[in-house]
Amino acid sequence: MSPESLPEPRTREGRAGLAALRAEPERAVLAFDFDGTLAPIVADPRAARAHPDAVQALARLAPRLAGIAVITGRPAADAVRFGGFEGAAGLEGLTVLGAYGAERWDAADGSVHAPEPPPGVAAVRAELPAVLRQAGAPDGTWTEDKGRALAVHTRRAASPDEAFALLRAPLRALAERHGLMVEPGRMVLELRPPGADKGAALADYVREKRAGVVAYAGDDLGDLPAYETVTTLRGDGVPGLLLYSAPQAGNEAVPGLAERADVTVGGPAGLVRWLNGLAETLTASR
Ligand SMILES: O=P(O)(O)OC[C@H]1O[C@H](O[C@H]2O[C@H](CO)[C@@H](O)[C@H](O)[C@H]2O)[C@H](O)[C@@H](O)[C@@H]1O
Repeated sequence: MSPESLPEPRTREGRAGLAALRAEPERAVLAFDFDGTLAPIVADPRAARAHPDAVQALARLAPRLAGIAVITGRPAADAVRFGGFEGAAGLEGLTVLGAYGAERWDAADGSVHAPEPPPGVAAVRAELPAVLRQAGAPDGTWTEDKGRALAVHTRRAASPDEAFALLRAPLRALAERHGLMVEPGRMVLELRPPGADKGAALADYVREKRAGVVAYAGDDLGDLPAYETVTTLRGDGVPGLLLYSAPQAGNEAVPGLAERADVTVGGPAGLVRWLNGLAETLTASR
């Protein structure tokens, strides 16, 4: 293992988190965001796929850990499909928590638990085209219907940032009229029901696995609640590690994550290197 593949965390808490993870992996939960963390950012959200070596890297670690979860804003079924997680050898214990934790898929039985969306989602779906038209949404604006949420993407507009800024207020007003919230992300404004977030999803998963160590990797604003959960757990004496998946060349960075993270990896490829580095140190210390 080269030091590059498993760098020293830059904070004291992070170093304690990594030390605990290496000392007692069987008590550890590892959780990952999907887009931007396990899967490279691409222009068309339907074309996103996990890094080609991600499943194998996770599968190397899984037998040594208390649990691995993917916690994503995607519907659970989409993340399973785009991740290539179904039937993956070594990932029979994987859990995917979709829609910020409102949905769940377990590899153990292949079941998806996805509660009915609240009625506000149907109302927003019906009104959204007119709201976008009235707001002057530029060409390239694209709506992803996620079942229990609608995500308006601006990445393919000529000026993605300007389109994002233009649409923010009208979309927030639409969401609020129907009891939804706007979840901002990387060139996306998602109108979704409140009541779920990645922080609560991670805390529940850690409790379920009775884990005594936790690591979380993310890249976007929706990951901040999970960062917060790791921070809270650390305060309660549970060692934790925060990883930040930095944007690939030419892609935007999101404020608030890099500063808080203990370890920065270079996007999904860097995360795969880190996972393989961890797997090697665990094997070496067995
Ligand atoms: O929680 P995540 O797994 O990170 O999901 C967040 C959103 O990811 C997707 O959008 C992002 O990735 C797209 C594909 O690379 C990219 O085109 C887009 O600009 C990004 O915002 C997904 O489409 C959304 O539904 C997720 O909420």
